[in-house]
Amino acid sequence: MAASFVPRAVFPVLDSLPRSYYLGHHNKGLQKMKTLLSSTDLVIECRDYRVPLTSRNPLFEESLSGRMRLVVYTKKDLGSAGSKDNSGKEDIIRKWHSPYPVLFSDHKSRKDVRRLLQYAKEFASHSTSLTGTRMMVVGMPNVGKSSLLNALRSLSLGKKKAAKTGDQPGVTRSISTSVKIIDGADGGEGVYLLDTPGVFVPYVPDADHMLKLALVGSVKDSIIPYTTMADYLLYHLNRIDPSLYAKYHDPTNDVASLLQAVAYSTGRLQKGGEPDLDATAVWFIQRWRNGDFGRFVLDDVREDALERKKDEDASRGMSVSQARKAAKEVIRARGRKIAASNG
Ligand SMILES: Nc1nc2c(ncn2[C@@H]2O[C@H](COP(=O)(O)OP(=O)(O)OP(=O)(O)O)[C@@H](O)[C@H]2O)c(=O)[nH]1
Repeated sequence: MAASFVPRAVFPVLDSLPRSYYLGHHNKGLQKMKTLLSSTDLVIECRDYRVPLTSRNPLFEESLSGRMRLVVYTKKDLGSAGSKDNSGKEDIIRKWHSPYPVLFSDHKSRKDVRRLLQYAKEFASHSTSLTGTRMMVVGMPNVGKSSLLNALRSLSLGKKKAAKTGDQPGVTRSISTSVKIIDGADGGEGVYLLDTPGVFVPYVPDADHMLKLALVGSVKDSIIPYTTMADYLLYHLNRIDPSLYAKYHDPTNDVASLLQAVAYSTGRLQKGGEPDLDATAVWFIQRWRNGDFGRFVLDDVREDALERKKDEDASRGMSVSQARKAAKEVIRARGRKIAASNG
């Protein structure tokens, strides 16, 4: 690292960013989940390993309480789970959720999926239901709920994909029928899992939270300018280790300069040879999401952080209808932007 390089201590405040992405199908899905709660034995709440705090959704606390819950931190492979640094974080996260159990998973790891299956089997073995054990997977958009369902079903029953997955949020838009993930023993009914649409938080307190959720893919990419997201990623890369992008540029806080260098190096050029900064920003972000520019946790995980976050959420409490209004404004603004760019 160049001796003179000083990474930014804070990311500039961007008041113009949207603070909500709570869409109609999120609300509809949540209402349906509530009606299904009485016939659900276990709620499996998925959270993204890279944002254990920012992904806290007060709507789930409010709507799904009173049911036994298993918390699964997905995409642990992208947060470098297993490193010494993270084992302390995982202990803190477990404490946050106590008495609920917590598992950390990578959907491609047979060991992790097997551990989840073991938990589900053990849970089901205490059930007396004649219609099988009913589980429901919930979580923020794009956190990996459908992938988890597919992985459980594939490992347990050797069956093909039952739920559609994708790298943008909102692939699952409604609740369909539950899918068997474990055969019943001695002719019993087994375990069924219900996939649900991702539900975004009603209101995001500040731009930093919104950028984190956008970076991990909970918000559709077109909502926040690509270069702003790339700049926010650069801010984190510099915080962790600027050599993560050493192939393209010396340590820098100037995202345009980095994107230009990447554009020339990867051939992302417009007609006339000018670097295509938007296309390069998308590529840069996608590569990070694939784990190619470092794997790390974006939130600051400390013992008291969850309590502080809860206080923050409570003090900024926003009703669902206010959240929907804010979300409609985001959609209208997006429409205006598209109309303006179409001339
Ligand atoms: N690296 C990694 N990627 C994952 C993992 N789990 C899911 N993904 C990827 O994350 C993306 C989103 O997965 P989905 O299963 O569609 O997410 P979802 O929560 O069902 O999304 P919604 O439809 O928005 O509710 C896909 O590209 C998956 O391949 C994981 O453990 N590790």
